[in-house]
Amino acid sequence: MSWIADTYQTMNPGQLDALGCVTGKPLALHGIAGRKEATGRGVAIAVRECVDIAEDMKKLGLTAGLSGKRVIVQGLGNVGYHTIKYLLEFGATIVGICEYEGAIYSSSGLNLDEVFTHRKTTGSILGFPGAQKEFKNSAEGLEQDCDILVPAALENQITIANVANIKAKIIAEAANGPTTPEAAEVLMKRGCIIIPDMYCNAGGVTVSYFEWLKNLSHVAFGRMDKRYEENANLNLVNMVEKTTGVTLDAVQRSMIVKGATELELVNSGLEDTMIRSYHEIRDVQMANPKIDGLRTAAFVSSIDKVAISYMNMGIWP
Ligand SMILES: NC(=O)C1=CN([C@@H]2O[C@H](COP(=O)(O)OP(=O)(O)OC[C@H]3O[C@@H](n4cnc5c(N)ncnc54)[C@H](O)[C@@H]3O)[C@@H](O)[C@H]2O)C=CC1
Ligand SMILES: O=C(O)CCC(=O)C(=O)O
Repeated sequence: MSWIADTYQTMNPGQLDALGCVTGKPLALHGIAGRKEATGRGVAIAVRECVDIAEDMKKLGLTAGLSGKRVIVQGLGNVGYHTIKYLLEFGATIVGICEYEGAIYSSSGLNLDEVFTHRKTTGSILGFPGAQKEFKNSAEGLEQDCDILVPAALENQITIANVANIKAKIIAEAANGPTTPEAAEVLMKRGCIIIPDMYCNAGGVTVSYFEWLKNLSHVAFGRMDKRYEENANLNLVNMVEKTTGVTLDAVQRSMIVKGATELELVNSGLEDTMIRSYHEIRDVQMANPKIDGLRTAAFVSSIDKVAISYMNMGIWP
């Protein structure tokens, strides 16, 4: 992406906002902290929001919360790897991982770093010592027992040909277009929840938007206020210590005083976007019985925003 920005700048000399012409640039060349992991982090937050709603989980015969939920992820690339990383942090159990050369499964859970290292050293996910089962035909991995399936590799992975064998009750579309419309219909008739790609994998484009904002404002997030925030927090801590006679240790003090870094601000903006949007979309679905799922709800929610903005502006001429 940096050569695109460089070429654009060269062809448009003197244009102040030229760096905003493309996003996904390396951090050293006006990119943004947190972009690499943003899509996977966003997917994990989307799944967490979905499973935290007890009413929806009850309909699926599941309890609320990610803790102990069994997840299969297809694709150990950028999106798949980071989705697994954050789902594990949130308490889920990764029971299956599918790559193009095959799939592995363990009902007691797979260790991400061990799988990643095994694949890096042997060139294949197969033969991983921690797996209870393995499949040379990777597609079989999608059909194993789990609560949540995260296709994070390619389009058209859940189709009319394999949908009958899919056991997951929640499909989180990390890849673009992983479920065909016919398969989605079958899943929804079965009562499954599909977290649609246009929302589920939008963490990446959200942080790309933050990169664009950074490029237009010509200053990194946190640059102007980090020290100010730290000094203000320090004054407050000193005052509280003086008033109460309680002295904080160095770790407590630095945790309270520390101002936000660019990465923390990016992650905060990403998390807020993913959480807010999930509930916005779900609210639209709940408000209209004709809306059959979150994908249609996401379309309705977006089209409503365009319509409301047109109505507020008035149509001219
Ligand atoms: N990287 C991003 O920020 C975003 C990516 N996406 C979508 O997410 C998906 C994955 O993207 P990335 O992780 O960036 O790509 P990537 O190239 O880093 O990872 C894809 C992984 O899928 C594996 N794969 C290929 N064929 C497979 C098969 N038949 N079965 C199982 N695994 C297979 C590849 O070996 C690779 O490890 C794509 O659909 C992409 O459009 C969507 C939004 C943002
Ligand atoms: O980085 C972006 O702006 C969008 C990335 C994305 O949505 C994708 O790779 O499909």
